[in-house]
Amino acid sequence: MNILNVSGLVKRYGGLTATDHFDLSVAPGEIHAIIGPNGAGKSTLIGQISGELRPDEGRLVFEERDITALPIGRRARLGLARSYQITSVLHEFTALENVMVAVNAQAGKRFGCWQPMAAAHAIAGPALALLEQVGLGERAHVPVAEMAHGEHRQLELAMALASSPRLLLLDEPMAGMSQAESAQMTALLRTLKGRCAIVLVEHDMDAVFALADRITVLVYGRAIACGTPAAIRADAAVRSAYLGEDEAVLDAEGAHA
Ligand SMILES: Nc1ncnc2c1ncn2[C@@H]1O[C@H](COP(=O)(O)OP(=O)(O)OP(=O)(O)O)[C@@H](O)[C@H]1O
Repeated sequence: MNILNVSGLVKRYGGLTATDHFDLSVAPGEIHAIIGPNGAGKSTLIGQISGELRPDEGRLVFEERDITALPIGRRARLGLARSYQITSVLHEFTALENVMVAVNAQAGKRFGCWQPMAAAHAIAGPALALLEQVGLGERAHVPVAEMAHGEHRQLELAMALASSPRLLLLDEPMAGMSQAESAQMTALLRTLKGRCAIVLVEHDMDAVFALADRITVLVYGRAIACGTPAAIRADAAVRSAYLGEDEAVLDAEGAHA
């Protein structure tokens, strides 16, 4: 059974079809990367899976439940989470405090405002464990404003993991990272492999080819290929789609992994 099935998805912006009869299946625990040239419709697609955007046509089924009409919060509660953007993080607060807010959002039903101390104790432990998991255990008490860009992305991941998602949507987690930070994030995402399924939109081909079980290639809103990294790298239609942009990305070092 797939954890996610997307069928016949269409999203139009006026005369532009940004998602064009798109199908996707994601197996439990799979890392499924979505790649494609600039403007191919990757963010539009992630937005529709997370619930930020409503499709014009098509159907989204998560764990056999039709979620097409469900708002973002309901999807998140079902176990489908999108990584937070650091812009929604409280910069003057520490990493730990931010993750505590995310953990508290999950524990909201269990801890009422009439027992704030009990709630704080109960959420600090899980929040610290999440920070340790993403490699920020030593940085727990550092204000977010003082952290490096790569650490912000690690923090976003810890906050997304607070809901124990079974499907995590990551939109360009390596964006703006140095090569070293990107390699660190790749190693971190590898530790999540099998624990939850991941739909990964990413331009960093080293990361994509090192992590993905399957890759779907999007061009003008349509999936032109879907397969293992080796199959995608050898696919003639994929190579020609990247011609003129940066075909060399398909031959990146990590693409041989
Ligand atoms: N709100 C919008 N209104 C109109 N057109 C839009 C809107 N959002 C995106 N588009 C257009 O839809 C197409 C797909 O955009 P999208 O951002 O989803 O692509 P992308 O693959 O994520 O691009 P990139 O790799 O550059 O981030 C583009 O042509 C874009 O200009």
